[in-house]
Amino acid sequence: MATDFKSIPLIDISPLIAKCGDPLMDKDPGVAEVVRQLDRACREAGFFYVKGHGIPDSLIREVRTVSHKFFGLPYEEKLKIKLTPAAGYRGYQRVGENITKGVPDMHEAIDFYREVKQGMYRDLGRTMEGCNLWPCDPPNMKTLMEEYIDRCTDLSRKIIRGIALALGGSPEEFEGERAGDPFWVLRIIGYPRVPTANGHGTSDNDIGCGAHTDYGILTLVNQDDGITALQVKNSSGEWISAPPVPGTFVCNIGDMLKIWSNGVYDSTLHRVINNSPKYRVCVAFFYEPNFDVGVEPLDFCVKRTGGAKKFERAVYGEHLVTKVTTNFVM
Ligand SMILES: N=C(N)NCCCC[C@H](N)C(=O)O
Ligand SMILES: O=C(O)CCC(=O)C(=O)O
Ligand SMILES: [Fe+2]
Repeated sequence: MATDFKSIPLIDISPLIAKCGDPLMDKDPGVAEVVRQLDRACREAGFFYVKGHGIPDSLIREVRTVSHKFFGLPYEEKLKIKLTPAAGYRGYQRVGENITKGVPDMHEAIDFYREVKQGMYRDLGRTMEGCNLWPCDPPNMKTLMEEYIDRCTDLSRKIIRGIALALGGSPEEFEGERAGDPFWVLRIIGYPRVPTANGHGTSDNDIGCGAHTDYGILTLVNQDDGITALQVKNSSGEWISAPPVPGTFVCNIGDMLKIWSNGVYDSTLHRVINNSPKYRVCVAFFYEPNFDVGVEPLDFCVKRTGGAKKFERAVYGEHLVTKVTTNFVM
C-alpha cells in the first residue's frame, strides 16, 4: 500500500547503470545508495523518476515527435493499422475505444506487443498471437521504435536488478524462469486537449485514461514536456501529479511485482487528465514477466511480511489477456 506521499521522488540511477553487469554490484556503495532510494520509493509511492539512465535524450524526444506526426494524420490513414482481435489486439485504437472500469478513455493509441508466434504458448497465447502493425507513415517509425524497445528493455532489466536487491533478494531474482525472457508492451498514446467545462470541474468524459494499475513488472513513461497530466493516488485518496521532468522517465510498479513482493511494493493507482490546451503524447513501455510464468509471492518476501501469502498465484499471460479483452469491446 502506498503512503501519504505528496510528490514523486527522483533517483539518479547512474551508479546502478555503471555497475549492473558486475558480479559484485551489491557490494558497491554507489549501487547500495541507489538501492536504498529505490526501496523507499517503491514502498512509499510505487512511482519514481529516474535520471542517469543512459538512454540518449535525442532518442527519447524523437520517439515523441514521430508519435505526434502519426496522430496528426487523417483518421482514414490511421485506420490502416486498426487494432483488431485477429491481429492479436495490436494496432491503432480511436479516441474512446479503450475502456477503463466501464468508461471510455479520451485517448487514441497504438499498441505493440512482443511477437507471439502461432502455438508458442498454446491456448494461453492464442489471443495475443500476431505481428505488430507498423504504419507506412511516418516512414521511420518502425526502425525508431524498435531501437527504443531494445533500449527500454535493457534499462528495465537493470532497474529490476536494483529492485531485486531492494527487496532483499539477489540481483538475478527476476531473471531466468521469472522474467529472463520478458514480455513487453509499447503503447503510444495521444490525449486530445479536453475543454474544461466552465468551472464545472472534471466529469467522466474529461478523463484521458481512467484510474488503473499496470499489469506487469515495471513501466517506463516518456511524456511530453510542459504538460502536467499524469496523477498518482496516495493513501489519503489524493491525486498527486507526476509533472514531466525533462530527461527522465517516470517509472512505476506493476501487478506482477506486487504479487512477487507479497505486497512489500504495490502497483499504485494512476490516471491521466489533459486539461492543457495542447495535444499530449506519452510513450509507455511496459516490462513484463515471461508470458507463461506463474507468479506467486517469493519465499523471502513472505517471510519478511509475517509468513502469510497475501496473493494468489497468477499466470501473467492470463492476467494480460483478461485485461486486453475487457479494455476493448469488439
Ligand atoms: N498495459 C497498460 N497498463 N495499459 C494501459 C491502459 C490502462 C487502461 C486500461 N483500459 C485498463 O483498464 O487497464
Ligand atoms: O499517459 C501517461 O502519462 C500514463 C499512461 C498510463 O498510465 C498507461 O498507459 O498505463
Ligand atoms: Fe498506467
